[in-house]
Amino acid sequence: MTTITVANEEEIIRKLSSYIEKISNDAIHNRGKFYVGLSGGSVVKYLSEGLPKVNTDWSKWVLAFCDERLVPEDSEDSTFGVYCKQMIPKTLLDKSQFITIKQGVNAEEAAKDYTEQLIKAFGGDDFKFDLLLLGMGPDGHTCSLFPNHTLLNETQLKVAAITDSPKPPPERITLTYPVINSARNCIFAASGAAKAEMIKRILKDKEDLPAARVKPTHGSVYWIVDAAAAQHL
Ligand SMILES: O=C(O)[C@H](O)[C@@H](O)[C@H](O)[C@H](O)COP(=O)(O)O
Repeated sequence: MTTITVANEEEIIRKLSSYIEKISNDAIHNRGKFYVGLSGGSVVKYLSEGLPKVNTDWSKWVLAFCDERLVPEDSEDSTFGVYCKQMIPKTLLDKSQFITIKQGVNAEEAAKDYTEQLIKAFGGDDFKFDLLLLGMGPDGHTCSLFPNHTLLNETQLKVAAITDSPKPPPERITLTYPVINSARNCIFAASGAAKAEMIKRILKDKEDLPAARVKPTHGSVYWIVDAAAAQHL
């Protein structure tokens, strides 16, 4: 695990973008494609501001969601919807490169369908994402994996349904730890004093919180934090 502390949010975006450029270009050079998992929250802003300056072959990107809410795509709660509005127009990415959840089905079916879409995209059920871009919530959650939830112990499913998310909306799908911890790289980016206490609990006190369980077996995990978020480290 590598912690990178930078001055402010602008520097987080710069650092994050340089990792994305390097990881995407390595993946494309070595394997022909770049598989990346996206999160909502501030990651959307970081990418909307940072990606336009990234030098990469956009046509080789395959984008999925680390978690997604079961809402219509035009709902303001849809993570894909937010990316469509805020990020995609600033890049050369096309909507067709995104693996999105099936509409009009329940969470269980959406999770099953998402798994099938990923199997197709990866050409098998070995989902080795090149990069997962992760957020961390105020309770230490990441993806839609919340503290003390039974999904923390999921070992069989690759994508799971959740219908009792403590953070609304309640119905979602999420990648599970077997997939998360198979990734080649995971990056958390967090800024601001509001994150400081939770960052300390995870990175210094090593509390067993969902975000702390992101430990890729054969990959790397990076925490890019600004000075305010790192103040208790
Ligand atoms: O699905 C969600 O409800 C959000 O995407 C959520 O999981 C978010 O990623 C974290 O709460 C971190 O949010 P910030 O990055 O905005 O702090």
